Amino acid sequence: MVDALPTPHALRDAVPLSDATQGTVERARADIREILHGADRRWLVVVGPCSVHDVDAAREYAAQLHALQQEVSSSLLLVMRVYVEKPRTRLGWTGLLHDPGLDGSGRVNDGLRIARALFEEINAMGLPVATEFVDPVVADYLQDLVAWSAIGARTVESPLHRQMASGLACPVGFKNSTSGDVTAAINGMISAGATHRVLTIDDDGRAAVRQTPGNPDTHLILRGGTRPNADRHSVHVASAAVARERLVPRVMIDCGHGNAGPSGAQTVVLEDIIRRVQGRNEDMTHVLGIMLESHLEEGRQLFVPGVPMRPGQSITDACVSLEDTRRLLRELARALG
Ligand SMILES: O=C[C@H](O)[C@H](O)COP(=O)(O)O
Ligand SMILES: C=C(OP(=O)(O)O)C(=O)O
Repeated sequence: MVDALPTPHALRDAVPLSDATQGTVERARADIREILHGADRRWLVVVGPCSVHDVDAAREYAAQLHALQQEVSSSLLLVMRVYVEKPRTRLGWTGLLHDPGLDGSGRVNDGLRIARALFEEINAMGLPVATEFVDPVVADYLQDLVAWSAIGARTVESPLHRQMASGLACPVGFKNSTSGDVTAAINGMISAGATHRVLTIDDDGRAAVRQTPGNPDTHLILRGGTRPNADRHSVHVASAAVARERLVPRVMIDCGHGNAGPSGAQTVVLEDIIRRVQGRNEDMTHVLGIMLESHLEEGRQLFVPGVPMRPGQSITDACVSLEDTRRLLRELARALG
């Protein structure tokens, strides 16, 4: 079975970039670059659901996060995780873009349009959007709406993803691999910094070759692996490794994934980081921000295709509740001063 997709041009015509959104995206990209390169001392906080499965709940979450942004903006730059594609370890739901009906019917045409409209709406509120491009083709449809993007632990060694990152106009975080090794991410950042000739599609959907400019705005994300790597020693080792390569010498700590452990204790990881900031620990000078998986409700629910899911609770990884997110981010902002 082969279904035609709209061209990137046609999708942008159907869901255009508003002036408000363009302003949000450009400001946020510029602010993030300043954070990466040390001109802005705030921390970058990439926070939001592990995955979006309900658009109304994502809108509600965005409105609440936007309100919080006003309070903490002198210490933190909040960028909302609006993850519409999920890379799976084996099998599982691969995200709203691939399956907006949550029933396995796989209406990707609808998913692309829904994702683009949601990205536009959240940006138009004044809240920038972060996402992981799992399929490089998706970037051709959505990247004008994205302030920050991740290359995940499962794709960090992929040449295609590194080449995609070299052509993205936004800053990109590279995660350490699922084993915990940071070498693939560092190699990925070096590769993304160079120009490549990439096979892709053009705005009219034709197969094309694009020469990428190279992306100087990349950074490392510590997400743990076979053991956590949010501790002082790991931060020191990782930041020294990126500095040796003359890459952005500070790192982001992901409070989830391999750092949260099987019980999903992101709050424990973040509380420890807050204590280290309060204690003026030297390792915290090598940190540029955090990632937190957070949703309206705490935890996760088991996804069963075709069965109605609760709107505000994750159907992928366990999330911190919005209430705890507010409390923790306020504490972090106070600690950073
Ligand atoms: O962030 C989400 C998940 O950790 C990632 O998609 C892998 O999920 P899985 O191991 O449940 O497939
Ligand atoms: C899939 C994710 O993370 P990782 O690549 O670290 O597993 C994620 O952040 O959604």
